[in-house]
Amino acid sequence: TTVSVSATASHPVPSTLFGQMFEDISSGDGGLYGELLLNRAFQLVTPGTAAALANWKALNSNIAVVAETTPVSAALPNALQLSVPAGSVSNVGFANTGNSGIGIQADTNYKASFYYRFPTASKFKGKFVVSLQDAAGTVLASQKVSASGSQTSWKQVKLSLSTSTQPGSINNMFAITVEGNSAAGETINFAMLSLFPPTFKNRENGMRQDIAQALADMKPSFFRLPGGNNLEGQTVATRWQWNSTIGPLLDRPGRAGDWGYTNTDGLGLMEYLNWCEDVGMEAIMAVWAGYALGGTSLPEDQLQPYIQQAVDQINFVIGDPAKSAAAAQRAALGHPKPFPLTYVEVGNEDFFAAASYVYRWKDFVTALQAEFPQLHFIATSDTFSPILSPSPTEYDVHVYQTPTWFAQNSFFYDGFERNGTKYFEGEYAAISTNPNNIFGSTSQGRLTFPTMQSAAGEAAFMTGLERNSDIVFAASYAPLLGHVTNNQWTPNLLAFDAGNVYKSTSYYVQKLFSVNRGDEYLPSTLPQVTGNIFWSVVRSKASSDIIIKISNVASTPEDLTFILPFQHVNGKGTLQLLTGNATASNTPGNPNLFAPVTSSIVVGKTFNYTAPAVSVSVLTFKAS
Ligand SMILES: [NH3+][C@H]1C[C@H](O)[C@@H](O)[C@@H]1CO
Repeated sequence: TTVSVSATASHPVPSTLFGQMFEDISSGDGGLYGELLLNRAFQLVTPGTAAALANWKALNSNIAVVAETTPVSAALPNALQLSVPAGSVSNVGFANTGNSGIGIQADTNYKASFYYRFPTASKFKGKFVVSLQDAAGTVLASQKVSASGSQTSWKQVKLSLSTSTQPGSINNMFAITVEGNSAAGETINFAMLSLFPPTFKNRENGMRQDIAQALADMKPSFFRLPGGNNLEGQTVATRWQWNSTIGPLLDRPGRAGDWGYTNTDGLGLMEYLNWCEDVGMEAIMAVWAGYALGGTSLPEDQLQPYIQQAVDQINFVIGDPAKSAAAAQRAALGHPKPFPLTYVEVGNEDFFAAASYVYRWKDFVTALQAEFPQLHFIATSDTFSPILSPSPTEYDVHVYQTPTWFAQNSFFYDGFERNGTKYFEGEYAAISTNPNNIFGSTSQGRLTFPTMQSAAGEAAFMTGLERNSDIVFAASYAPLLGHVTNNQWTPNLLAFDAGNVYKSTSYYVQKLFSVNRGDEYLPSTLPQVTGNIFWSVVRSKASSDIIIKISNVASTPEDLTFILPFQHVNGKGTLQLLTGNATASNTPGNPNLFAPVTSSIVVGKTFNYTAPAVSVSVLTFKAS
């Protein structure tokens, strides 16, 4: 195959082209959000039930979740009640086992905090032992703190737990105990317990460092939040509400997320925005738009309060503290300056409720555009169907398909009319090898982890996104992140457990495209639409780098001859190559089976390159 490259760019590659889509789908609590305890505040649980004690276990004691008579806060009505049996002599108490474990590193300071009170005054004088323990009960770190039975009002304890050794596994736990003899017969209530590791950029209430770093390494330009399904709520009442996710953790009630578990909302709007700032990306923020996943569309005459809530949400991000109460809250939380914001997505996948979207879109966007004329509003129904007014300037397009579909649809946008409308390929991933049952189970072809084949298919599709980046302004794989086993969806770009993050073939492809994105597109000989070899050529003007991305989805190598138009071509190029067994994956058992290999290659005004079977290649060299 011969590829002739033009020296004249057809269009700039938008700086927003590559980014990340995020929602809490076994990815926020217990994942990216730094809190290491699960069910830390007994939010939305039913007191007295075993389920209320999820992630907690008694240590030689009786524990139960109770509805507090004097709750630690209005938002957190429940507490864990420790009853020390009479005659106790050993250490008694309780422990939290995290998200199938707690990853503990050596020589690290963990911040523990909790509230306690004695519901009935007693003469107890003793000490709580707060500790990190491994699976065998070996103490990894511990601190003692004095406690008195006269403490009948809530008192917060904050302390640092410093480790010295690395435990042998992630099966560690956070424990609070009292010496049995001194506490026999005592009843003590605990609330809002928390354990944080050091966080990304040391942000208070911030992100877990290893996952955060893996995400930051992709150099994403945007972060779509807070969903996805998890924006919507199964009911109107359980939708995501920005104002319930900001301020002191004691004031955040949490909500029934859309993926079957309670969201603490400790990862709230301010944490999201600080995270975007720390990584250098801009939020693509969604506002709830009147449809709940259980099927409710609000009638048009009931939209106003929700439109106002969206106005306030946007003002929290970009408003003037002197003019908007919501913006004043942002300032009070330490960020008087507005955050950058260009795009607001109106709802999520409203093709599920297209009929009502016609008026929901109209009423939300008419009001929001009046308030924020500088913003772009992204529609989430099918493109131009139904016809919406005002006519959307951007649409969010989602596709989950097979690796073959992606390889055969890299020209998906080539045929789109250039009428000013821009597209956000907001969710895409090859998730199954079964074209007749894309969303089925693993036994029906669903992928647990991305494979080399799925990543190569996505890469082929992404060469098309680059070629069409005159109308595709942003693209993100979804879902971004998921626990290896406690998850609601596979595959995910990154998988993690309590102590590790696992980078997939697709993660490396997303990173290769994002880190080597260039800023203008150089037209070249078009690949065959239904061929097996796909490429895109971009230039980084500042560095004079030419970057050629190639995906070969065939099980045989493909010879390419590149004919370049440049006067000067620096013969020493760099190759970053990701290749291997088509149906294999990086897995927790074999996390580094795949990784890009960097080597030098010889290029020239005309040069040959053989793309290995099932491979993604990035060739970089200087030319002018
Ligand atoms: N069904 C997908 C579409 C929705 O927007 C996401 O929440 C889901 C997982 O990425």
